[in-house]
Amino acid sequence: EVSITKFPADERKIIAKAHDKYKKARAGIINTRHGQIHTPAFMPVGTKGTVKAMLPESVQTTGADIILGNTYHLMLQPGAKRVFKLGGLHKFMNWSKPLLTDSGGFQVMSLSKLRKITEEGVIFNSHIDGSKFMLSPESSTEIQYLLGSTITMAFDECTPYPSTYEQAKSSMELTSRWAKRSRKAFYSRDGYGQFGIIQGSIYNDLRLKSALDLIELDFEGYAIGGLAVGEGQELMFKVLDYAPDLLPINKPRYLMGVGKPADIIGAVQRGIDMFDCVIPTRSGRNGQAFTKYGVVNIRNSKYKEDNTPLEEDCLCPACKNYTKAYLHYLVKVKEILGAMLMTWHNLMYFQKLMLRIREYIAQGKDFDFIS
Ligand SMILES: O=c1[nH]cnc2cc3nc(NCCN4CCOCC4)[nH]c3cc12
Ligand SMILES: [Zn+2]
Repeated sequence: EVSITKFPADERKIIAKAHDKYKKARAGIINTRHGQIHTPAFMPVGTKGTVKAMLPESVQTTGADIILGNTYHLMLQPGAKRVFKLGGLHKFMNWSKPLLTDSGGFQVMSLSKLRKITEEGVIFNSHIDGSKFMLSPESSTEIQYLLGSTITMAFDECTPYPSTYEQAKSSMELTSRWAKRSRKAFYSRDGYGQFGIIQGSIYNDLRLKSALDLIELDFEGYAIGGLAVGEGQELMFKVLDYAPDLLPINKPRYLMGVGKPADIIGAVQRGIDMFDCVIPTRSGRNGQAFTKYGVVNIRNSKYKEDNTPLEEDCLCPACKNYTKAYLHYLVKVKEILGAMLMTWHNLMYFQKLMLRIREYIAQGKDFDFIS
């Protein structure tokens, strides 16, 4: 159940603003020290300093302007100080365009064994060798600085779904205190930025309070956290019907962890500019190809003698030079080339989707049916 809280009249108009489709969609450019990001943008996930099964130059040919790196993995191995000594993550992984690193908080909660959340931060044991670590607003911000990331994420607590109003309130308040400490620890430089992450679960007054707390800290951009955590698309869109409007209209809005093409389209229509999701890479390695005909499960035996490409007009190597029969075979026998080609195609598909969305917005056209 979504608790609707009465707002003072003037704030009500923000929340209640009629949700006319497309009016909130916007296309733009984020200028950074490492180049431009055309929005709406999709960020391929490069968890351990690599977009799995892809060369960075291949990621670049798909049209990606920016990729995401996970702080949690990199701080455990090879270690942020070592990456810094080796010239930073851009040099280490040979990616010269923008890099966004997450704060590590979300992954600590999903990956590490034994952890303890205190006001100070999160104490946890590495899932690799059990050694003890602490992530805090200060240490997370410093680690992201050592990695050399273009866009640093504030250290937040992702409020689980479902949460009671009280749970969501205290979690959001912790995130606000941590955001303040993250902002203070950030070493601001031209062309680099730090994004705050708003919480508040499905409660609109908590979302508003979270936004007000973070706007005070004047971040270069804002993420909407606490979504894509099991609430489902309908409830996610219900929050997105108003939450982006609480954020500064002239700053990037990033929806973390989203998502499938239909999720991305619906979120862009509600004013979101940036996305990241493991779906195109992870499902590619698992034999799922996104195509204009829908998702193709290449392992299905109906493809074993299918001599046609995944998509006849796709320019990716998988479609240009290979058949579904070959991809079916490679994935079945777990050949590395299968993971490479399926990943390449899916990343190309997601970037083509973003390109078409940007074009439709620029032409003022509706883009409901794309997917
Ligand atoms: O509040 C958040 N704070 C910081 N990081 C996040 C990352 C997040 N990632 C998701 N969803 C990821 C959903 N994936 C879908 C595909 O399969 C893997 C999980 N939701 C997220 C919320 C947060
Ligand atoms: Zn293709």
